[in-house]
Amino acid sequence: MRGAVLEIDRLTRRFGSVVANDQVSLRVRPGEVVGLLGHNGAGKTTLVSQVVGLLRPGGGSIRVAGADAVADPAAARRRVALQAQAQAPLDGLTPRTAIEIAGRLRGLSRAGARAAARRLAAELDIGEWLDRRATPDGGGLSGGVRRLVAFAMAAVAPVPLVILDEPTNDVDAARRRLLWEAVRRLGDDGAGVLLVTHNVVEAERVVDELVVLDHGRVVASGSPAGLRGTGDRDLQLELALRPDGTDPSEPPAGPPLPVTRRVRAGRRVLLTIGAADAEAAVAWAAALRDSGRVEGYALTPATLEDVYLAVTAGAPAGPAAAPEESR
Ligand SMILES: Nc1ncnc2c1ncn2[C@@H]1O[C@H](COP(=O)(O)OP(=O)(O)OP(=O)(O)O)[C@@H](O)[C@H]1O
Repeated sequence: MRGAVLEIDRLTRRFGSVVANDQVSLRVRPGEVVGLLGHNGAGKTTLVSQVVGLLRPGGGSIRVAGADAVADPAAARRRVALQAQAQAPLDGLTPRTAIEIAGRLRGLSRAGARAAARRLAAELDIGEWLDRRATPDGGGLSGGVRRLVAFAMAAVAPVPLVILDEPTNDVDAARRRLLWEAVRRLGDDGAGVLLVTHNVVEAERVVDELVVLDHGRVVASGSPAGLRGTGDRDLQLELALRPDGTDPSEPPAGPPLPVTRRVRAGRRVLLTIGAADAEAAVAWAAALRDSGRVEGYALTPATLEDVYLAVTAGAPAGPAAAPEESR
């Protein structure tokens, strides 16, 4: 196996009494997209800030493509391209200029940077704004376009490690899809990618591995299939509860079929079931809806959302785990 481009071991960082990162360990290998998931305040940005040398760890180690990021943050920084969570400062620049400058700073020739900017603009479908100037009052370019330009600036030249902190914020649904494809392409081209996101359902389609942080600690990690712990043919039955929150899937009445996992998130209940029980599940859910006991239902392929909600709500993601509420 090739060496990891990011190796984090027992990373710990406190802010006063808050332990923002608590003995976090993770690896990103070349060609791999690793999703870092967690609720607001879970410690994701704190971890990224330490990798790029903006914060000093309290303990533990970080290596970026062989460089010790704690002892020599500048060397580590040269091996990383970061799309930060905060919007990139583009004021006075056009997307074309901003992407080309980022490419030149990363060692591309003038012609190479120009070609890369054109290619990324086509890949992300932002060509119509390529020569529009961003103004300091936030005008000229929308928040979503600014976010896509920031991604292009991080993706413009080959680099061992790319870190993307919430790259899909503000981006419309069609371009979000293009962005996810571009993230996957970065990995397929050989970069290691650390993808920080809240969006577990969309991220699970492009990531090879996921690491879930909860209050600074790693509470789950592994491949999407491994974390789901379910067969490829498993399904997810979602019930939309009525405003009074009465949940007809609660034991002992529950559904008349085996349920691998049951998670409640606000007025939604997610039930993981086997494909063989699809017909019985639809009949049961349709009867609930027709009698007004739920507002609606949907049957889809199983996703990681229920696992994520279960582990971050402090309950084991096991059979019929039923944490009361997501945050
Ligand atoms: N500079 C700071 N000073 C004090 N506390 C901080 C500082 N930066 C982060 N924290 C605290 O550390 C914890 C982790 O914050 P962090 O920003 O890393 O979370 P996050 O997972 O990136 O959240 P979000 O998804 O909202 O961006 C939070 O409790 C936060 O309040």
